[in-house]
Amino acid sequence: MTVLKKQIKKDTKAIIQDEKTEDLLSRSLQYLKAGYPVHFTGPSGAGKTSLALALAKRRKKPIMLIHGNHELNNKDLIGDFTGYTSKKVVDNYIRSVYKRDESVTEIWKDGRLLEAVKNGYTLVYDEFTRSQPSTNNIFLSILEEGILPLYGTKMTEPFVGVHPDFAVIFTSNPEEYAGVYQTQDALLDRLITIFVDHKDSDREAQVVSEKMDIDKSEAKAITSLVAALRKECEGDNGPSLRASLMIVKLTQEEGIPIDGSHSSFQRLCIDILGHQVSRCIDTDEPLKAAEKLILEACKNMKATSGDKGESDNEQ
Ligand SMILES: Nc1ncnc2c1ncn2[C@@H]1O[C@H](COP(=O)(O)OP(=O)(O)OP(=O)(O)O)[C@@H](O)[C@H]1O
Repeated sequence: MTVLKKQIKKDTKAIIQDEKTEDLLSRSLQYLKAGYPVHFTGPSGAGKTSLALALAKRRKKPIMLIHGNHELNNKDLIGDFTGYTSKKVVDNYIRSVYKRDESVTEIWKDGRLLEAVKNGYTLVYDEFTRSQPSTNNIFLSILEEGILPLYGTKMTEPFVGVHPDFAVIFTSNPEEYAGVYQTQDALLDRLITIFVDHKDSDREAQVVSEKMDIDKSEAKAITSLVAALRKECEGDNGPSLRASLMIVKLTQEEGIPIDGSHSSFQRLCIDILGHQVSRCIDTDEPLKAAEKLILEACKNMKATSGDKGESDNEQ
């Protein structure tokens, strides 16, 4: 007898939706339906891009993704002439007559914004405050007048009308982050800005457990450890859910037990979290202080996850 095993393939990029995420997504979808752009802002790793993509997917329209960058310019957004095609016709049918007809045409390629605007796509503009505010000015005309001006393009028509299905979802990090430009008030004024903060360790544990296929209590032990270190940080630039996912992935790949008293687990946590924690605490020797905090958090974790397996703590 042949036994067919059903293989369940996990979509590791899919968003894990708890009640709060579901609520946020359905509210945001309503705002988009009403014609307002949605802007998710918050600390790094809080899940803004994942949310933006999940929201875009719900609109069931093609998605165009643009990443903010200080070098992004109007040619990237609107389009540019990318080269030439030339056509030459030589007519020498009658030997004494030589006719030559030559024409050269420039080739135009639509930029990503123009393509999205013309065809009614959902545009996800990730980290838009990393682009220069002057580049982002173009969104003022799109959002206010419903047109995309084609300035600086040698095109004969001055603008393109925005397709009624077009919608934009922006994401950004707060202004105090490095490499981020201050956004013009006029643009912010036209967006519905929702602050997306780190989830609490229970919600993070749910994401880690479902995404990485591990026991909820083990996931909770790791997200609590990361959340405890995040609390030690000044501002909101501490380690995020991303760090918890990294720790779990490496414990799985390297066969390291999820055990705060195990030296290889402690080493892994120091490698993954050390630098980030050292950057956000204010002491004379930040690296040493960060290491100490991580080891303490690992020890406290023992109580959370239960001490399974042998300890080979060298401390
Ligand atoms: N609800 C969720 N379900 C599944 N994975 C999630 C969820 N929230 C966050 N993640 C995961 O956490 C990590 C960080 O998320 P994401 O990249 O969306 O954060 P971000 O806020 O956009 O970060 P940054 O500001 O650094 O770009 C990613 O690996 C993402 O897959």
